[in-house]
Amino acid sequence: MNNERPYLSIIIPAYNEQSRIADSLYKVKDYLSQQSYRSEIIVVDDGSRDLTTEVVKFIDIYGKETKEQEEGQLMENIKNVGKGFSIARGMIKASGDIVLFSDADLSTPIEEVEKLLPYFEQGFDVVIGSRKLADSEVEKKPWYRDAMSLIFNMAVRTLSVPGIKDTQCGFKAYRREAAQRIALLQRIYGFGFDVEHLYIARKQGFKIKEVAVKWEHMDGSKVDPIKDSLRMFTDLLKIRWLHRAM
Ligand SMILES: Nc1nc2c(ncn2[C@@H]2O[C@H](COP(=O)(O)OP(=O)(O)O[C@H]3O[C@H](CO)[C@@H](O)[C@H](O)[C@@H]3O)[C@@H](O)[C@H]2O)c(=O)[nH]1
Repeated sequence: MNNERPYLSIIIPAYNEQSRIADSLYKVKDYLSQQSYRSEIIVVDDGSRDLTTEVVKFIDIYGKETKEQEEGQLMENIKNVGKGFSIARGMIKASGDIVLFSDADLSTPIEEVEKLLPYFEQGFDVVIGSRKLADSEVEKKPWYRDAMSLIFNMAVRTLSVPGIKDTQCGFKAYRREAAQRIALLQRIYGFGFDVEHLYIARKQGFKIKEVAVKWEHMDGSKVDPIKDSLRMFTDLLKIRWLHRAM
Protein backbone atom coordinates (compact mmCIF):
# COMPACT_ATOMS: atom_id res chain seq x y z
CA MET A 1 0.00 0.00 0.00
CA ASN A 2 1.36 3.44 -0.94
CA ASN A 3 1.05 5.86 1.99
CA GLU A 4 1.36 8.94 -0.22
CA ARG A 5 -2.05 8.46 -1.78
CA PRO A 6 -5.33 6.94 -0.60
CA TYR A 7 -5.85 3.20 -0.83
CA LEU A 8 -9.60 3.57 -1.39
CA SER A 9 -11.54 6.28 -3.27
CA ILE A 10 -15.30 6.19 -2.87
CA ILE A 11 -17.36 7.94 -5.54
CA ILE A 12 -20.94 8.81 -4.69
CA PRO A 13 -23.08 10.10 -7.58
CA ALA A 14 -25.85 12.35 -6.35
CA TYR A 15 -28.91 13.78 -7.99
CA ASN A 16 -31.50 15.48 -5.78
CA GLU A 17 -30.31 13.58 -2.72
CA GLN A 18 -30.80 16.26 -0.03
CA SER A 19 -32.89 13.94 2.13
CA ARG A 20 -30.63 10.87 1.95
CA ILE A 21 -27.05 11.98 1.49
CA ALA A 22 -26.30 13.33 4.96
CA ASP A 23 -27.04 10.03 6.66
CA SER A 24 -25.06 8.13 4.06
CA LEU A 25 -22.02 10.40 4.25
CA TYR A 26 -21.93 10.15 8.03
CA LYS A 27 -22.04 6.35 7.78
CA VAL A 28 -19.28 6.27 5.16
CA LYS A 29 -17.10 8.70 7.11
CA ASP A 30 -17.63 6.75 10.30
CA TYR A 31 -16.70 3.47 8.58
CA LEU A 32 -13.59 4.94 6.95
CA SER A 33 -12.40 6.50 10.19
CA GLN A 34 -12.14 2.99 11.62
CA GLN A 35 -9.92 1.69 8.83
CA SER A 36 -6.12 1.78 8.91
CA TYR A 37 -5.77 2.87 5.27
CA ARG A 38 -6.08 6.34 3.76
CA SER A 39 -9.24 7.05 1.83
CA GLU A 40 -11.10 9.78 -0.02
CA ILE A 41 -14.76 10.44 -0.71
CA ILE A 42 -15.75 12.11 -3.98
CA VAL A 43 -19.36 13.25 -4.25
CA VAL A 44 -20.34 14.13 -7.81
CA ASP A 45 -23.44 16.28 -7.82
CA ASP A 46 -25.26 16.13 -11.12
CA GLY A 47 -27.00 19.49 -11.35
CA SER A 48 -29.32 18.79 -8.42
CA ARG A 49 -32.23 21.18 -8.12
CA ASP A 50 -32.51 20.70 -4.37
CA LEU A 51 -30.05 21.36 -1.52
CA THR A 52 -27.76 18.36 -2.14
CA THR A 53 -24.59 20.44 -2.57
CA GLU A 54 -25.37 22.61 0.46
CA VAL A 55 -25.87 19.49 2.59
CA VAL A 56 -22.58 17.97 1.37
CA LYS A 57 -20.71 21.23 2.06
CA PHE A 58 -22.31 21.45 5.49
CA ILE A 59 -21.15 17.93 6.35
CA ASP A 60 -17.68 19.02 5.35
CA ILE A 61 -16.31 16.02 3.54
CA TYR A 62 -13.20 18.15 3.04
CA GLY A 63 -12.06 17.06 6.42
CA LYS A 64 -12.02 19.88 9.00
CA GLU A 65 -13.73 17.59 11.45
CA THR A 66 -12.40 14.32 10.06
CA LYS A 67 -9.29 12.32 10.76
CA GLU A 68 -6.15 13.02 8.80
CA GLN A 69 -6.32 9.90 6.67
CA GLU A 70 -9.65 10.93 5.15
CA GLU A 71 -9.99 13.38 2.33
CA GLY A 72 -12.97 14.39 0.33
CA GLN A 73 -14.21 16.55 -2.41
CA LEU A 74 -17.38 17.69 -4.08
CA MET A 75 -17.53 17.90 -7.86
CA GLU A 76 -20.47 19.64 -9.48
CA ASN A 77 -21.84 19.21 -13.00
CA ILE A 78 -23.42 22.46 -14.14
CA LYS A 79 -26.46 20.58 -15.41
CA ASN A 80 -27.98 17.12 -15.02
CA VAL A 81 -26.10 14.82 -17.42
CA GLY A 82 -26.53 11.37 -15.92
CA LYS A 83 -25.16 8.87 -13.42
CA GLY A 84 -22.70 7.41 -15.95
CA PHE A 85 -21.16 10.80 -16.73
CA SER A 86 -20.79 11.58 -13.04
CA ILE A 87 -19.13 8.26 -12.26
CA ALA A 88 -16.66 8.78 -15.13
CA ARG A 89 -15.77 12.27 -13.84
CA GLY A 90 -15.22 10.90 -10.35
CA MET A 91 -13.08 8.02 -11.63
CA ILE A 92 -10.81 10.27 -13.65
CA LYS A 93 -10.28 12.43 -10.58
CA ALA A 94 -9.85 9.56 -8.09
CA SER A 95 -6.38 8.97 -6.70
CA GLY A 96 -6.93 5.80 -4.65
CA ASP A 97 -5.42 2.43 -5.60
CA ILE A 98 -8.95 1.04 -5.57
CA VAL A 99 -11.92 3.08 -6.77
CA LEU A 100 -15.38 2.12 -5.52
CA PHE A 101 -18.65 3.69 -6.54
CA SER A 102 -21.68 3.45 -4.32
CA ASP A 103 -25.26 4.70 -4.64
CA ALA A 104 -26.06 7.70 -2.44
CA ASP A 105 -28.71 5.78 -0.49
CA LEU A 106 -26.26 3.03 0.52
CA SER A 107 -28.62 0.31 -0.73
CA THR A 108 -25.51 -1.79 -0.29
CA PRO A 109 -24.03 -0.90 3.12
CA ILE A 110 -20.50 0.47 2.91
CA GLU A 111 -19.09 -2.40 5.05
CA GLU A 112 -19.78 -4.71 2.11
CA VAL A 113 -16.66 -3.31 0.47
CA GLU A 114 -14.77 -5.81 2.65
CA LYS A 115 -16.24 -8.60 0.50
CA LEU A 116 -14.83 -7.00 -2.67
CA LEU A 117 -11.34 -5.86 -1.63
CA PRO A 118 -9.67 -9.27 -1.18
CA TYR A 119 -10.22 -10.10 -4.86
CA PHE A 120 -7.79 -7.38 -5.94
CA GLU A 121 -5.04 -9.30 -4.17
CA GLN A 122 -6.02 -12.31 -6.29
CA GLY A 123 -5.39 -10.35 -9.49
CA PHE A 124 -8.90 -9.16 -10.38
CA ASP A 125 -9.23 -5.65 -11.86
CA VAL A 126 -12.98 -5.05 -11.61
CA VAL A 127 -14.93 -6.49 -8.67
CA ILE A 128 -18.67 -5.94 -8.78
CA GLY A 129 -21.37 -6.33 -6.14
CA SER A 130 -24.17 -8.66 -7.19
CA ARG A 131 -27.77 -9.19 -6.10
CA LYS A 132 -28.18 -12.30 -8.23
CA LEU A 133 -25.82 -14.86 -6.73
CA ALA A 134 -26.80 -17.65 -4.34
CA ASP A 135 -25.33 -15.79 -1.33
CA SER A 136 -26.69 -12.33 -2.22
CA GLU A 137 -28.99 -10.85 0.44
CA VAL A 138 -31.66 -8.77 -1.24
CA GLU A 139 -34.48 -7.14 0.67
CA LYS A 140 -37.67 -5.46 -0.46
CA LYS A 141 -37.48 -5.15 -4.22
CA PRO A 142 -40.80 -4.12 -5.82
CA TRP A 143 -42.17 -6.71 -8.29
CA TYR A 144 -42.00 -4.33 -11.28
CA ARG A 145 -38.27 -3.70 -10.67
CA ASP A 146 -37.71 -7.46 -10.52
CA ALA A 147 -39.58 -7.96 -13.78
CA MET A 148 -37.69 -5.10 -15.45
CA SER A 149 -34.34 -6.40 -14.30
CA LEU A 150 -35.17 -9.94 -15.49
CA ILE A 151 -35.85 -8.72 -19.02
CA PHE A 152 -32.90 -6.31 -19.00
CA ASN A 153 -30.54 -9.02 -17.79
CA MET A 154 -31.66 -11.39 -20.54
CA ALA A 155 -30.89 -8.70 -23.10
CA VAL A 156 -27.53 -7.94 -21.47
CA ARG A 157 -26.52 -11.58 -21.49
CA THR A 158 -27.39 -11.92 -25.15
CA LEU A 159 -26.06 -8.60 -26.44
CA SER A 160 -23.26 -7.40 -24.24
CA VAL A 161 -21.65 -9.25 -21.36
CA PRO A 162 -22.65 -12.92 -21.25
CA GLY A 163 -21.98 -14.65 -17.93
CA ILE A 164 -22.51 -11.66 -15.65
CA LYS A 165 -25.64 -12.08 -13.56
CA ASP A 166 -26.15 -8.54 -12.24
CA THR A 167 -24.70 -5.63 -14.21
CA GLN A 168 -26.78 -2.94 -12.47
CA CYS A 169 -25.82 -3.16 -8.78
CA GLY A 170 -24.58 0.31 -7.82
CA PHE A 171 -21.62 -1.00 -5.85
CA LYS A 172 -18.56 -1.71 -7.98
CA ALA A 173 -14.83 -1.49 -7.32
CA TYR A 174 -11.98 -1.11 -9.81
CA ARG A 175 -8.23 -1.02 -9.73
CA ARG A 176 -7.55 2.67 -10.46
CA GLU A 177 -5.78 2.03 -13.78
CA ALA A 178 -8.78 -0.02 -14.96
CA ALA A 179 -11.28 2.60 -13.74
CA GLN A 180 -9.51 5.40 -15.55
CA ARG A 181 -8.99 3.54 -18.82
CA ILE A 182 -12.66 2.47 -18.81
CA ALA A 183 -13.90 5.97 -17.89
CA LEU A 184 -11.92 7.53 -20.75
CA LEU A 185 -13.43 5.08 -23.25
CA GLN A 186 -16.97 5.37 -21.85
CA ARG A 187 -19.60 7.03 -24.05
CA ILE A 188 -22.87 6.21 -22.25
CA TYR A 189 -23.86 8.88 -19.72
CA GLY A 190 -27.09 7.42 -18.35
CA PHE A 191 -27.91 4.29 -16.32
CA GLY A 192 -26.71 1.99 -19.15
CA PHE A 193 -23.09 2.87 -18.32
CA ASP A 194 -22.61 -0.15 -16.01
CA VAL A 195 -22.99 -2.52 -18.94
CA GLU A 196 -20.65 -0.41 -21.04
CA HIS A 197 -18.01 -0.51 -18.28
CA LEU A 198 -18.13 -4.29 -18.17
CA TYR A 199 -18.14 -4.54 -21.96
CA ILE A 200 -15.04 -2.33 -22.19
CA ALA A 201 -13.38 -4.16 -19.29
CA ARG A 202 -13.73 -7.49 -21.13
CA LYS A 203 -12.47 -6.02 -24.39
CA GLN A 204 -9.46 -4.52 -22.60
CA GLY A 205 -8.63 -7.85 -20.98
CA PHE A 206 -9.43 -6.79 -17.40
CA LYS A 207 -10.34 -9.62 -15.03
CA ILE A 208 -13.88 -9.24 -13.63
CA LYS A 209 -15.24 -10.87 -10.48
CA GLU A 210 -18.91 -10.81 -9.42
CA VAL A 211 -19.40 -11.02 -5.64
CA ALA A 212 -22.59 -11.54 -3.61
CA VAL A 213 -23.52 -8.48 -1.51
CA LYS A 214 -26.41 -7.20 0.62
CA TRP A 215 -28.85 -4.87 -1.09
CA GLU A 216 -31.93 -3.17 0.27
CA HIS A 217 -34.46 -1.39 -1.91
CA MET A 218 -34.84 2.19 -0.61
CA ASP A 219 -37.82 4.42 -1.28
CA GLY A 220 -37.25 7.49 -3.43
CA SER A 221 -35.72 5.90 -6.55
CA LYS A 222 -34.72 8.41 -9.24
CA VAL A 223 -35.02 5.80 -11.97
CA ASP A 224 -38.00 6.50 -14.21
CA PRO A 225 -39.40 3.01 -14.96
CA ILE A 226 -40.46 3.95 -18.50
CA LYS A 227 -38.08 6.65 -19.73
CA ASP A 228 -34.90 5.27 -18.15
CA SER A 229 -35.72 1.65 -19.03
CA LEU A 230 -36.20 2.54 -22.67
CA ARG A 231 -32.97 4.51 -22.67
CA MET A 232 -31.13 1.58 -21.06
CA PHE A 233 -32.35 -0.77 -23.80
CA THR A 234 -31.27 1.61 -26.57
CA ASP A 235 -27.91 2.04 -24.79
CA LEU A 236 -27.47 -1.74 -24.91
CA LEU A 237 -27.81 -1.64 -28.67
CA LYS A 238 -25.43 1.33 -28.90
CA ILE A 239 -22.62 -0.21 -26.84
CA ARG A 240 -21.50 -2.77 -29.44
CA TRP A 241 -21.65 -0.18 -32.19
CA LEU A 242 -19.75 2.44 -30.20
CA HIS A 243 -16.93 0.01 -29.40
CA ARG A 244 -16.91 -1.99 -32.63
CA ALA A 245 -13.30 -1.06 -33.35
CA MET A 246 -11.97 -2.14 -29.95
N1 LIG B 1 -25.14 11.73 -11.24
C1 LIG B 1 -26.39 11.30 -11.29
N2 LIG B 1 -26.73 10.42 -10.40
C2 LIG B 1 -27.99 10.00 -10.44
C3 LIG B 1 -28.94 10.44 -11.36
N3 LIG B 1 -30.10 9.81 -11.09
C4 LIG B 1 -29.83 9.02 -10.02
N4 LIG B 1 -28.58 9.16 -9.62
C5 LIG B 1 -27.86 8.53 -8.52
O1 LIG B 1 -27.76 7.16 -8.82
C6 LIG B 1 -27.88 6.42 -7.62
C7 LIG B 1 -28.99 5.38 -7.76
O2 LIG B 1 -30.21 6.05 -7.89
P1 LIG B 1 -31.48 5.63 -7.03
O3 LIG B 1 -32.46 6.72 -7.12
O4 LIG B 1 -31.05 5.18 -5.66
O5 LIG B 1 -32.06 4.45 -7.90
P2 LIG B 1 -32.31 2.90 -7.68
O6 LIG B 1 -33.69 2.68 -8.10
O7 LIG B 1 -31.89 2.38 -6.36
O8 LIG B 1 -31.28 2.39 -8.80
C8 LIG B 1 -31.03 1.07 -9.14
O9 LIG B 1 -31.08 0.96 -10.58
C9 LIG B 1 -30.17 1.83 -11.26
C10 LIG B 1 -30.35 1.64 -12.78
O10 LIG B 1 -30.06 0.31 -13.16
C11 LIG B 1 -28.74 1.52 -10.83
O11 LIG B 1 -27.84 2.45 -11.44
C12 LIG B 1 -28.63 1.66 -9.31
O12 LIG B 1 -27.33 1.31 -8.88
C13 LIG B 1 -29.64 0.74 -8.64
O13 LIG B 1 -29.38 -0.61 -8.93
C14 LIG B 1 -28.09 7.44 -6.50
O14 LIG B 1 -26.84 7.71 -5.94
C15 LIG B 1 -28.64 8.65 -7.24
O15 LIG B 1 -28.39 9.89 -6.63
C16 LIG B 1 -28.54 11.39 -12.31
O16 LIG B 1 -29.29 11.87 -13.16
N5 LIG B 1 -27.23 11.78 -12.23
